[in-house]
Formats: sequence, C-alpha cells, structure tokens
Amino acid sequence: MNLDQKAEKPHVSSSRRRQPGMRVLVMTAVSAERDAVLRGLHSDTRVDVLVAGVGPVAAAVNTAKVLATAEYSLVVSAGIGGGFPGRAEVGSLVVANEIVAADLGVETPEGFCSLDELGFGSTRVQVDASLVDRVTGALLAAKLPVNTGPVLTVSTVTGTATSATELAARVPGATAEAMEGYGVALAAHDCGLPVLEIRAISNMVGPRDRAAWRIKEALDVLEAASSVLSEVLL
Ligand SMILES: O=C(O)c1cccc(C(=O)CC[C@H]2O[C@@H](n3cnc4c(=O)[nH]cnc43)[C@H](O)[C@@H]2O)c1
Repeated sequence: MNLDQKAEKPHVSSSRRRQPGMRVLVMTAVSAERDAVLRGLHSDTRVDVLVAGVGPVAAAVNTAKVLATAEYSLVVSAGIGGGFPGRAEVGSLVVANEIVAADLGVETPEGFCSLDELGFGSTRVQVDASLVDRVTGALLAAKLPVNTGPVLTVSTVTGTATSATELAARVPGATAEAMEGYGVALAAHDCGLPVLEIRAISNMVGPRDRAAWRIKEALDVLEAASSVLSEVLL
C-alpha cells in the first residue's frame, strides 16, 4: 500500500449540494482503503468515499472541508488498523463504540495525563450505541468477524510492547488503534453529525514487525464490510 499520498481535493458537484437526503461520507487515509470501500459499495451513489490523508490532523482538516460544502447524515472513518492482543485479531473488523485521542495530553513524572484530566476539553467521542449495534449486527449476519470497543487515535503507530500495554491500561477495553478516527469524529461532531469508525485489522498493536502486516487481507475484509454498510446505514 502506498501511504505517501496527498489528500484528495474534495470536489462536490452542484447536484450533490441539492440532495440533502440521507447521504453518508466515508473518509479513508489512503487510496487503497478508498478503493476497497468503493468496491464493496458497488457504486452506491448515496455514499461519498474520499481520501483524507494519514493522521488525525489531515483527517480533521479534510473532513471539515468536505462537510463545509455538502450535506451528510453520517460520517464514517474507515480503514485498516492495529488490533489489541486478545481484543481483535488480524483479518477481523472493529466497530468503535468510542473514538479516543489516546496520546493527546502531557507526560508527567507520574505518567500520562490526558486533556480531559487537565481540564482542556475531551479526548473522547461517543458513538451512538444503536448505530454500533445495527452495524455490528449486519456484519455478523454477513459472517464477518467483528468486535466493538474503543478505537484509539494515535499520531505515532505503537511499536513496542511497553507502549501497547500502557495504552491498553490508559483506555480500558482498547480494541484497535489507528491514526484518523478522532480527527474525522471531531469534524463531524462540530457539524452535529453522528460518526462511526470501522477498522479492518492488518496488524497487532505491539512490537513493530512490518513483515507481519496483512494489508491485503485487511483491505479484503474492509471491502466485504463495505458491501453490507449501505444496506444498514441508508
Ligand atoms: O511501519 C511500517 O513499515 C509501516 C508500513 C505500512 C504502513 C504503516 C503505517 O503506519 C500505516 C498507518 C496507516 O494505517 C493505519 N494503521 C494500520 N495499523 C495501525 C496501527 O497499528 N497503529 C496505527 N495506525 C495503524 C493508520 O490509520 C494509518 O492510516 C507503517
């Protein structure tokens, strides 16, 4: 997967602007993820799938740009991600019940202190429970392996067992890790829109082992998940 890509310039046609109805915006980090989602959606024109770039800042900026030019009823952050051991296996799916900016805070001699604890706002976006149940139910009905739990957004991919253990302790139930969810969620939240995050697990969170990443397998699962999404979301 080529990760060295610029975000797409969001283009929203005038006909799209005239159709407020039920439209879903899916933001991915890279084009390989976008293409997997598009293949699964079978050209459902009620869903726009755009590349935002890698990381929470690119995700937030580019999602906000799209939301400023078109109307949507739901925003989805979708892509591959890392699974926490014992919570999500490679080749499975994770639907976030909470999207957590897990490294947004300060380090102190006593350990990490989040923005929430500092009183500077929230690092967590809750996902509507009925939406999570609906999507999870549909994925299970399609015989896809799926777990729900907090999905962490980090600016640096976790690369050691120590960091993985620390993150899992910081966010009880942490199920997956990726780099864009919180950015997409904040942009959606700012527009009063519900958000969903779906990750197809390509690797385990822990010691960096590039050779063990199963990106193709994860993209295939992301495609399969996308094929049931429009039925349940629209
Ligand atoms: O370390 C490498 O050599 C390497 C090779 C391929 C891709 C990467 C990435 O950093 C991909 C980041 C990209 O994918 C998502 N992602 C996938 N797994 C994880 C993870 O365990 N932790 C955080 N992000 C992950 C992420 O959302 C980015 O879009 C590295």
